[in-house]
Amino acid sequence: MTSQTQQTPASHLFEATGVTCQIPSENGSRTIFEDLNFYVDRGEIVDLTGPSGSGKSTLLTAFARLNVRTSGTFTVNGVDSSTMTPQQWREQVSYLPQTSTLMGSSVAEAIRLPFTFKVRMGESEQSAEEVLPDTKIRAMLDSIGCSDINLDRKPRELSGGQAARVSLARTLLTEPKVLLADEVDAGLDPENADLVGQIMQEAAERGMGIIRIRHRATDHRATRMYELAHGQLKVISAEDAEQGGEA
Ligand SMILES: Nc1ncnc2c1ncn2[C@@H]1O[C@H](COP(=O)(O)OP(=O)(O)OP(=O)(O)O)[C@@H](O)[C@H]1O
Repeated sequence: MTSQTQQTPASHLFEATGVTCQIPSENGSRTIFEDLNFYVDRGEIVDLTGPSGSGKSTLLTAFARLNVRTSGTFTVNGVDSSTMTPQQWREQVSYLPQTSTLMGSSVAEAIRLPFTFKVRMGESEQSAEEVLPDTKIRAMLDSIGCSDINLDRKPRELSGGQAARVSLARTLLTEPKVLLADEVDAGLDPENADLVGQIMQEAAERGMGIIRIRHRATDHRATRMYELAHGQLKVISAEDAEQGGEA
C-alpha cells in the first residue's frame, strides 16, 4: 500500500530537480535557466549569489511554488510537492522576500497573521491568540535578540532592521522545514545584517534547512555556496564569494 506521506530513505530535506524557467518574449520565449538541480539538508545554510537578473529570485520562488513560469520536481523529506496543495507546500517551504509587508495595528498582530488566516480557514478550533499568545511571541522575539521590539509598536514605525527581524520571527514561528530567504539582509546596516544572520543560524541549528540569496560579502555561515550565472549553477568557495561580494 502506498501513502502520500511515504518517504524515500536517505532523501534530502529539500530537493529540486529539472527546474526550468521560460519567460515569454518577443521571439516566443526566453529560457532563464533549464534543468537545474539543487538540494538542502537539515541544519544547512546554502547561499546563492550571482549577477543581477541571473534568476536567483526566480529559482527561489520556483522552490516555493510561487512562480507560474517555472517547472520542476520538488520534494521535502522525499515527499513530492504534487501531493500537496500550494498552501500545504508553503507551510513547509517558506519564502521570505527582502521586504515583507507587516500588516496589522501592532507587531503582535502582524506576527500572528499567518495563524489568524489558519483560524479563518477553519484549520484550528482555537483563536489565533490562543494558538499564539503574546507571551509566546515575546519569548520568541527575546530569544532571537529582539527584546528592543515592543509588541504594541505599530509595524510601520519599525526601523528597517527591526522590520526585517520581525518578518523573520513571524516566518520562524510558523515552523517551516525549509526557509527561502531572498536578500533579507540587503539594505541593513552590518549590525542588523549580522543579527538576521545569527537568527537564521540558530534556526538551522534546530534543524531548519535554509537557502539564502545574498549580495553581501560572505558571513561564513553557509555550509555550501553557489553562483547562478548564464543559466548554470556553480559551486563556489568562500574565497570566490569574498572576491565577488560587495562587503
Ligand atoms: N514574471 C516575469 N516576467 C518577465 N520577466 C521576468 C519575470 N520574472 C523574472 N523575469 C526576468 O527573469 C530574469 C531573472 O530575474 P530574477 O529577479 O530572478 O533575477 P535575480 O538574479 O534575482 O536578480 P537580482 O539580483 O537583481 O534580484 C530577469 O531577466 C527578469 O527580468
